[in-house]
Amino acid sequence: MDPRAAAIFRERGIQVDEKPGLTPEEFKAIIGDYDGLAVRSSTRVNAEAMDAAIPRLKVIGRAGIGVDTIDVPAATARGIVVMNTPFGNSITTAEHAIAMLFALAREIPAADQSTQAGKWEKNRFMGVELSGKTLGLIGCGNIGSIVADRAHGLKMKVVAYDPFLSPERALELGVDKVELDELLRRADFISLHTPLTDQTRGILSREALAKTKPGVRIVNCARGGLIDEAALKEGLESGHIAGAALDVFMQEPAKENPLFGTPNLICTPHLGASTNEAQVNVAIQVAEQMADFLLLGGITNAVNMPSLSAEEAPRLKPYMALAEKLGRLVGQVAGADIRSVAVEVEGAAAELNMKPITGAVLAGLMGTYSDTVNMVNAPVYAKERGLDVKEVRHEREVDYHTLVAVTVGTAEGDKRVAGTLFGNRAARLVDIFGVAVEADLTPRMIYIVNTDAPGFIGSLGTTLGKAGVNIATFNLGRRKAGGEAVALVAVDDPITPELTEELRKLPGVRQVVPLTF
Ligand SMILES: NC(=O)C1=CN([C@@H]2O[C@H](COP(=O)(O)OP(=O)(O)OC[C@H]3O[C@@H](n4cnc5c(N)ncnc54)[C@H](O)[C@@H]3O)[C@@H](O)[C@H]2O)C=CC1
Ligand SMILES: O=C(O)CCC(=O)C(=O)O
Repeated sequence: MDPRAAAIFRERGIQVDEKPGLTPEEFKAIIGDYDGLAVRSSTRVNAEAMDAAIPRLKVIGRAGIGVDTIDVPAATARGIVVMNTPFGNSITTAEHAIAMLFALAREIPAADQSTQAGKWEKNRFMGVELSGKTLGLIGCGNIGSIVADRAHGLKMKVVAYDPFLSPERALELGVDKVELDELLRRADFISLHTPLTDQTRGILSREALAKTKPGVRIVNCARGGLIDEAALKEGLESGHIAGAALDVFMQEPAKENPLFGTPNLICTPHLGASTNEAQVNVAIQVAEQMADFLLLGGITNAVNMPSLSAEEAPRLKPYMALAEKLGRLVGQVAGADIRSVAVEVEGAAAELNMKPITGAVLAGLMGTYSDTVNMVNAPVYAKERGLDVKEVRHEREVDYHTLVAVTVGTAEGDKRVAGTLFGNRAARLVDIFGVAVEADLTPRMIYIVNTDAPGFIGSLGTTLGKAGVNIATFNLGRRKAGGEAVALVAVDDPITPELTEELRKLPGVRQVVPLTF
């Protein structure tokens, strides 16, 4: 990685160790001491590596685009953010693809070798022009679009197969959006620019290659698994495929490959992103993004979390703390049978990016069931549990300048808690299941529902006192005089299961839940 990455981390006060070439064992032995891991494409980060890295590792930064070398679902499940740098090397990679087109069209590597061997084989190397030919792009995102632009400059006609390319964008790029079969039938040159996913793996399969135009030339500067290498070899040997230029291979590093030595094959060792400019770009970007996350909570270009700019992060931080506490409160009190969650924001909160607030509610709520939940994996846990999550932004006039409310749907009906920020900083609960209260949510609390009756507070205080539990603050609310009342008691000492049982036996008590925040 370009040394500028390390320089940026250091400038921002983050200690950096550069450890190229570690064995998996060496890696696992040390990775537990780091908050962040920055990698290029040759470092594979699998679930086992992550297990050695948690609980400390918070972020993996990929100085590049493809994250197929990182087990993203495993990172998400372990609460680790994965970030990439989606634009820093795209021009460079597109230029490599164009260089490969020229190299194929004019057989430059073979001509170079022959010339330097003193053969002067002027008649052997008869090329083809790019001008007027049809280029088929499989994948037309950032890199594919740049390739299309450059190909237009070379007077090529460009067709693209990309299910996610909108007709408007295709028009803007001047490419014909076509189905894969049509592309295979029409293209004189094919260039691949998709990520490697379950849908794209083997997209140029044996069957697909058989449908290509005789004499087609193929460029792959995306990922190795996209082409069936054995079928490509046969196509090159039979002459149906006039040439192939590969920067990427099914197995990398590709020190041996059955394709090597096949006629009209050009290979480079995954050099797509290897220019000074691209490496400086991605190194700077990955270091800035990781530092923003580790120091400020800003999230840019994460592939497993919504974005949160470094400017927004400080404003959202107190809201996320409030949201997490509300989620935790409702998770502890409402029981396990939660089927849906609605997060509502009103007043100043309604002007903010809601995703991190919802993420924090889910982290608090799901954190009731698992110690390893955080903002990254909470939405996945929620989905796995079949929770229906809804976000509501109210524009109405409200009593509080800012309000976050969480309603959970349970078998016994909806249950809602709401909180505000006091002085724009401190989280304060203002409503618990329809009872107005004013309570700070402190590390140890007890939630008690009882029938409003004289003498209850005295007996509660006496029981806690006898158990050696000091009361820090006491907050009360009730639906009506003599009706259901709620007490939120902040305490300095732990509440044991025995004490909880004793409290449940006090006259008029309906529910006791020890809470932790
Ligand atoms: N050789 C090298 O050194 C480099 C290789 N790459 C590879 O290039 C790939 C593309 O990069 P970008 O253009 O920046 O990504 P991108 O995300 O901007 O574009 C990928 C495009 O592929 C399309 N796509 C997804 N599934 C598809 C499918 N089943 N069929 C057809 N199209 C599909 C998407 O809709 C998207 O438009 C990266 O994922 C990476 O693997 C990237 C940089 C350097
Ligand atoms: O880091 C590299 O050189 C590989 C770049 C790449 O493949 C990517 O960014 O996806």
